[in-house]
Amino acid sequence: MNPLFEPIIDGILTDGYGIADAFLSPGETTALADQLHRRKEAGQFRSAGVGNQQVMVEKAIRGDEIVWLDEATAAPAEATFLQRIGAFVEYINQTCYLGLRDYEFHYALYPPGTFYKRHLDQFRSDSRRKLSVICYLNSNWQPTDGGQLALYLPNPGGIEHTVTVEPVGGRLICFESGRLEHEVLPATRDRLSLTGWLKV
Ligand SMILES: O=C(O)CCC(=O)C(=O)O
Ligand SMILES: [Fe+2]
Repeated sequence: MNPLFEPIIDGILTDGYGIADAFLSPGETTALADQLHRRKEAGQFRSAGVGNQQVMVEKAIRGDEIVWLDEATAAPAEATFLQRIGAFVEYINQTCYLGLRDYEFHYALYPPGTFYKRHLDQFRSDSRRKLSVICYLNSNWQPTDGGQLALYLPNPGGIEHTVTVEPVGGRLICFESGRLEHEVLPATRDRLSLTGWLKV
């Protein structure tokens, strides 16, 4: 049993989502946030798109800016992060037989007032996304800063249950991409994260 990964999988199976509050150490979180800011200053961020090819920029749906991580050009902090995700994928495959074969991650920066309206991560033509993973890079996040992730838990035959998660630095959240609708609420300060998908 892996003490870091097992509770995440357990959460997905029992509650529909799994959380690890210390997926990244404070030092790793800061290093990744610094790297995000470096990439921002280097002009690498682009407005995120919506839809299959992510070609349409629609600020009424989502207002974040993103940069995709590339293993080949990853800074040391990014390589460490991707290695841990690789180990997580391996562990999931050994324990849940999901047959994951690939993963993709991007930084996301939500400037103050921006949001991502309620959505599902699995596009009709991209059913390869099995699990959504978000890792937050915010230091000293307060509930009054906003920016919660709202999860809409389906309840067949009953009333939908909403859970909100604070985007606290070092925290990872994971859920089934094709199953759980969710929403990013507006924040009063920059909201930083690494978001990705584990794919078959
Ligand atoms: O940052 C979050 O909490 C969620 C981001 C999200 O839903 C997405 O990028 O698809
Ligand atoms: Fe999403």
